[in-house]
Amino acid sequence: MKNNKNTLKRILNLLSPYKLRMVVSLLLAVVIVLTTLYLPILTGRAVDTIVSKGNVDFIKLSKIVILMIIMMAVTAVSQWCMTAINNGVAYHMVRDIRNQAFKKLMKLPISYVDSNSHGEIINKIINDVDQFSEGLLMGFAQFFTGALTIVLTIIILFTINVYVTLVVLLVTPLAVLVAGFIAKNTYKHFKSQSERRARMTGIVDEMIAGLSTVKNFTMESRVEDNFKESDEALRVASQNAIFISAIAFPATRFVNALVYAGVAIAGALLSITGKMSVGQLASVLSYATQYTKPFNEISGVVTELQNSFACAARVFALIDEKEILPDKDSNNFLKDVDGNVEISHVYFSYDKSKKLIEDLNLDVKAGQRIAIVGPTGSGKSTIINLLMRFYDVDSGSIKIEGKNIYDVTRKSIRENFGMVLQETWLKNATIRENIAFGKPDASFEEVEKAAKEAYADSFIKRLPDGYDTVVSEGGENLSAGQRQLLCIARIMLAIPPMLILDEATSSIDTMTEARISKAFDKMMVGRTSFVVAHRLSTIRNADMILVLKDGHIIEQGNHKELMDMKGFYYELNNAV
Ligand SMILES: Nc1ncnc2c1ncn2[C@@H]1O[C@H](COP(=O)(O)OP(=O)(O)OP(=O)(O)O)[C@@H](O)[C@H]1O
Repeated sequence: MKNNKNTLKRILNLLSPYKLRMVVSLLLAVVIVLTTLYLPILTGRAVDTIVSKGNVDFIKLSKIVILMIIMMAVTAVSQWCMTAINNGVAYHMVRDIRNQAFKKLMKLPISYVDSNSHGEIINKIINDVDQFSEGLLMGFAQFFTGALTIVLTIIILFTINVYVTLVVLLVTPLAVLVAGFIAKNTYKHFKSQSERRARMTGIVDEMIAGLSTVKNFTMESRVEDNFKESDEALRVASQNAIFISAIAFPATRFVNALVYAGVAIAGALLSITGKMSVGQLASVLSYATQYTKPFNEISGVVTELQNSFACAARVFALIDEKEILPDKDSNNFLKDVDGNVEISHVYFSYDKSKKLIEDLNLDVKAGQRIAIVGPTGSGKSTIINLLMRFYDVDSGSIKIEGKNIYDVTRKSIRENFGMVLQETWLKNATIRENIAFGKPDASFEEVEKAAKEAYADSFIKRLPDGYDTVVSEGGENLSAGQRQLLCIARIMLAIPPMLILDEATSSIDTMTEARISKAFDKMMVGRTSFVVAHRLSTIRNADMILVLKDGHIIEQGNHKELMDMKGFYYELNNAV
């Protein structure tokens, strides 16, 4: 309940820039309700002009009919304007909230993206935002007009006849009870439906991303089972939600019939005793139908609104996620970096109950080449995550050029590192734009020079559109090796003083691999480099090799020293 209130408060905040439009929309809703409710009065008056055969006041009747047509036209135009305004506000709101959510994504720690399904995050930003705004405005408009119709109908009925009004009021508690029951139950079920739908998006997204792996392991049937399970869960949730909506229909129809019958009988009795004209009877019967309409629609309205609230709550939860802590001092930059790095007594683990890096110490001099080797899961990538401040250490310090990396801005740390990982990231843009990603104002000559240095120029030139070739989303129209060469060219252009390289282990042909190797070597000259190394040549030429096991540096030295030690490294080498 408290959460609902909070969500409502935030929705109102979101709507506040569009206050004026909302007021106009509400005024139009009032016009619609008034003109609609005026029609039965006019109908009654029209009926009363027809007294008996040969006794019809045609002049009065035609005036009333013209007025009725005007009222209908006003209703239609107002309805159109209201829908246009509401849709306009909805689109603006979608834009605003999506911007907020996307902006937030940039400020979230990497751990959030690492530990949440990408599909679910996408679902929040795309589907939930749409459903939220659409449902909210449609539901709100209907709710408002419905409530107004109920109140005004009672008032009008009261002016026509007190007894008929009393009949309607007597049945109202039952109508409220039914509506209340539906409202209470729908939220729960629609929330669960929305969550399960998001989970399913997550599964589909994961499946598409890992399709080749799934096929490689012939895991299709297991993945399918997983999907079926989630599909079934969604079916159950949807069915529960629909079940409640389905109860609503017969229940509200029953209330309608009661109101109608009550008004008809009371009206007929009053009419034969002369306390009500035939025209008035026609009016009150029409009002009996109008009155129950909002109760009939309640299930739809509540569903819209509750679903919209559920979606809003999920989007707000993303927007409220804890951001990375701001930089300690946003004016303290890491500058004039030669590449001296000192790691002292660093402790870190992702899951605080599972120890990983413990008492890590390292002293790297400018220009040194550090190879990080070790079995999978030993913490190689973790060291890189800590150096780049993607994750913060639990204790200990990392200093670059004597400056603690926690005292300077993250941006200035990252600007000093060039990173080429196995999992290359290219954007859906031209090759030229991709290379110039870190230096958008680079001239074509600079881009070409960087590509030549990265040994990427020759393959780029062979592409049909050369440097203007558009890289597809995820870079699928390029080979893994070509993608990595582009990433190297990107770093060549930015020339940072330190490098982080993750050598590719697979899916690269020998020619390209040789090119990458040469490009890596060229890049590393004079730059402090941390290489998650898989190639023996890189490891042998390293100034220092860190042998990691279970988050600890178990051996450290150059190739010769480590071989002489005849320890874990020696065994690793012999195993190759
Ligand atoms: N984002 C994360 N959240 C939680 N645990 C993680 C995360 N990333 C890695 N781990 C865990 O931390 C440990 C070290 O992982 P890390 O990725 O540093 O190993 P690695 O040596 O780079 O392995 P590989 O050679 O397979 O890439 C592993 O047990 C891994 O499961």
